[in-house]
Amino acid sequence: MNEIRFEKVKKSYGKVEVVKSLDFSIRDGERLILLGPSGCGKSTTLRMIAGLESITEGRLYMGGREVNDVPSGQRDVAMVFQNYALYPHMTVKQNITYALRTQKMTKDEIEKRLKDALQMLGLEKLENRLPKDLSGGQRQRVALARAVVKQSPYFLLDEPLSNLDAQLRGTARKELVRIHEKFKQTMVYVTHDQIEAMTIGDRIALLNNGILQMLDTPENVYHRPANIFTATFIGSPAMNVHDVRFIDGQLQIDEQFFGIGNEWSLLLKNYRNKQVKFGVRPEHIHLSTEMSEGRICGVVNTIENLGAQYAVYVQIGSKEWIALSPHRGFSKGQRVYLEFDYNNYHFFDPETTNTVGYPSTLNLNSKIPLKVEV
Ligand SMILES: Nc1ncnc2c1ncn2[C@@H]1O[C@H](COP(=O)(O)OP(=O)(O)OP(=O)(O)O)[C@@H](O)[C@H]1O
Repeated sequence: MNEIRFEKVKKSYGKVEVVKSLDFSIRDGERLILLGPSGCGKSTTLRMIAGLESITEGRLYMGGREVNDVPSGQRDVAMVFQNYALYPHMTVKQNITYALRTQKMTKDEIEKRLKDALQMLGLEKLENRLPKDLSGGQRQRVALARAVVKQSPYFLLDEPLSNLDAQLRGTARKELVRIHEKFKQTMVYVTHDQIEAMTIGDRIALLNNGILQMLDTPENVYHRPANIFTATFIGSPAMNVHDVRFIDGQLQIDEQFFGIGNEWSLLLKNYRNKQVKFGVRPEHIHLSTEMSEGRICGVVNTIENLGAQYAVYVQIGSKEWIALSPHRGFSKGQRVYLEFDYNNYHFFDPETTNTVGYPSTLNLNSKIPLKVEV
């Protein structure tokens, strides 16, 4: 089976460790997204799988075989790069079939694979053009076709859509998923775009500073983040995370209190009379102009028009919270009342920044309210 396994893998450039002990597996046939901010080590990790970077420490297994010292050409990987890396002097057809021709594959087989790839990616009429005579989207499709014809068990992509405009990116995301569903290769996809990660990934591996922060489904990464980094990296506007105190079954925010119920109180039993980090996503704050039990009071600082909804920035004591509202309905300086959605609280330990967990009785919300451009 075409599983990829990292066993305490490290990568250093000189004294700088850019990947710090990766220890996880990518399942046979899954779409695994390597996500994280610029410089976190995503490309380096992908390039170690491709055999384009050496491994400083640890072991890397592909299909059960240790590949630390196996050269790139013998790893049976197909790779798509951000800049497409097409040969400028070769036509579309020559670019797509180049790797097959060097493998001494029969002419018939090459023709068959070429025809399938051209058709799959809508490139039939462009096969004799040079890359310079193609649009960005067409070049990107040629790069995909070149990888697809290899029919390799490992499909590695490094930000393949980042040079496309928003509309083309939406189409290309769907195309990629379709290609993967046909071939079911083990796919590793590097991006810093959370929408790509959420829409393409079976699972997301979120990296920061060369350390794996969380590896899970898009739903779990969004609704059950393992730590504050994950909670605030995913989602836009970002999750509100502020220090609160937990006192007698209530949370104290600034000088105000509200009860959080038995299930959450049980989880927070080690934080009695202490500080804890309380997180809530902007879409899980309900704003109202009337006080009632369970609400706390704040003052509107700013309102931002996000198109489909409004981001309302609310000051409570020294902290600002962001809430999403479907209608403008509020004005700067206005007193408003916030109610946090009980099913969507998050608590994190102030020292480790890890989640304190979730009550087992809560259902995981499978909805991820990201705006996806199509
Ligand atoms: N050949 C190299 N020599 C020295 N440092 C390097 C080299 N290649 C990468 N780095 C450093 O390693 C770190 C991780 O780089 P990497 O390209 O893996 O990040 P990334 O997460 O893919 O970032 P981006 O999204 O910006 O491409 C960065 O700090 C980068 O500067």
